[in-house]
Amino acid sequence: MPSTEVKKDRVGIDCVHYINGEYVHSKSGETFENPNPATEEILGTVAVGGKEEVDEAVSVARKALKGEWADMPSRKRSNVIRKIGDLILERHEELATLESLDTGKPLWLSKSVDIDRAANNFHFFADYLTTVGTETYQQDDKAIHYAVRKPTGVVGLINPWNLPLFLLTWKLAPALAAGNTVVMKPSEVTPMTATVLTEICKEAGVPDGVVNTVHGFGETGAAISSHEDVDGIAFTGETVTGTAIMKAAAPTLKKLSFELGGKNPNIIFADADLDDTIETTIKSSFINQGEVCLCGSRIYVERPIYDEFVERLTAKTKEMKVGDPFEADTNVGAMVSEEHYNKVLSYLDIAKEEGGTFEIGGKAAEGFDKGYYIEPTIITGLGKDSRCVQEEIFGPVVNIVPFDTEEEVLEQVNDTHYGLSASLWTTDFKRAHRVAGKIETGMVWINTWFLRDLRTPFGGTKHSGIGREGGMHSFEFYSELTNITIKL
Ligand SMILES: NC(=O)c1ccc[n+]([C@@H]2O[C@H](COP(=O)([O-])OP(=O)(O)OC[C@H]3O[C@@H](n4cnc5c(N)ncnc54)[C@H](O)[C@@H]3O)[C@@H](O)[C@H]2O)c1
Ligand SMILES: O=C/C=C/C=C(\O)C(=O)O
Repeated sequence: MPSTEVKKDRVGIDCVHYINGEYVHSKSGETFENPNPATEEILGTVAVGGKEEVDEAVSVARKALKGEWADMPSRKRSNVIRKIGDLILERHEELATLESLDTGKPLWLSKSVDIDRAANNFHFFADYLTTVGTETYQQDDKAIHYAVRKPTGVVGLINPWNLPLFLLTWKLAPALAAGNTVVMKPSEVTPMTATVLTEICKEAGVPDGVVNTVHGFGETGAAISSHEDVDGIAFTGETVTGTAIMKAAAPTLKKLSFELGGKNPNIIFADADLDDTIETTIKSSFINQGEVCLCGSRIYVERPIYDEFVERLTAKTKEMKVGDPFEADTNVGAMVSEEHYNKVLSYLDIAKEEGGTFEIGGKAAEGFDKGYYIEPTIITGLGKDSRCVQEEIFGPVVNIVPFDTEEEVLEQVNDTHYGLSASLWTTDFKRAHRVAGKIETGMVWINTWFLRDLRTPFGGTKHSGIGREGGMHSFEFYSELTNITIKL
């Protein structure tokens, strides 16, 4: 059993697998070290799960689909799920600390976004499950047709590092609500909060075998994706990983839910409320070090306000503090890993080569002996085919472009393989509605960004995803319908 007590000196935890209600090491004994990206200190070790651990986890998850979990009345299952949310709130400080140690994100952000939302994911689906219904049709005097809902089965949940507990629980809560059993694979970069979560699940009354975690790298995820006894994979991560998972899952025809990368546009018309726009654009550009799939990294500004917008956004960016995630006034923490830090810096070199101008930033932040800090960066002057405009950087880097007409901006906005989200700014609601309908993304926010209601369809089009999460949409993925017809 790992110690999940977070020490005052901010030491992390060792992460081992959780299978059939027990914390277990890998049979191979293989582990790797988990570094704190803000200090480069080692937070603990992480077990590497192989085929043996995945097989064991899938086998116990399959068995747990029957018996206590299947027989649990929905009201009781709802109470267990609600209790997980309650216990997350009880351990709020500890979980937020672990999340910031693992990711490098500011502690205030872990508290106000990641951990609050993780609890809310369980509270929301605890309520949702008690109201969800199915279809019934009466066909004249011939027949009655009705559908009954069953769990999808054993579901693999494969997760990224940017919002570790938030995104893992966004899958786990509906999976449990619909009666599934799961094998989770947290990101190897951020394994700590997932390790604590299973302890919480046990305390809340989730029967052994229902929730299992196997740690490891991509190979561990691949072993889950290709496993013949796994019925579905819910994956959030890079588009190219989604392609690999789809291939691995094809021979066993699994159900797939994909939340993938983005290259999201912000479109700002000259009539927008500029104070409001700038304030939100700072968030959509740099919150969580720009490591949010929804961050707006391509900013299109109508020409009459272009100069003023660039000047004001740059001035606001200058006020941002890059620093220790545990200092209350830090706006931008450390990038999540050395590898990702180098990737983002390589795009800043590409921007230079492609003739871009850095209005601010453009390099590693100064004054840090250790850790992976990058200055919030605003680029102008890049062409539409620039790699920095077309490829997902996933860092505190945005590109601003002027536009003259609606048609022109829509052409540029849609000129991408990605299709996750967009943020559109105008006080003309006819235009807002018209333009929003022509943007090729799964979500459009008008005069706001990342404003969430957990009932709404969340997800991307094109290379940004397959399927939607949220309310009924999550339930559709995590359940199978059997239609029953009674001849009258
Ligand atoms: N659309 C969304 O809702 C959303 C949300 C958050 C992040 N993202 C995307 O996630 C990416 C950042 O996260 P990341 O770098 O952790 O993504 P990633 O694809 O590198 O890794 C995600 C997970 O997949 C696992 N994995 C890697 N190779 C695998 C394979 N071959 N088979 C099975 N599993 C494998 C990893 O170990 C990890 O657990 C960005 O592209 C971002 O846009 C999307
Ligand atoms: O980084 C990606 C953010 C994803 C957010 C959600 O999945 C959500 O708000 O439900």
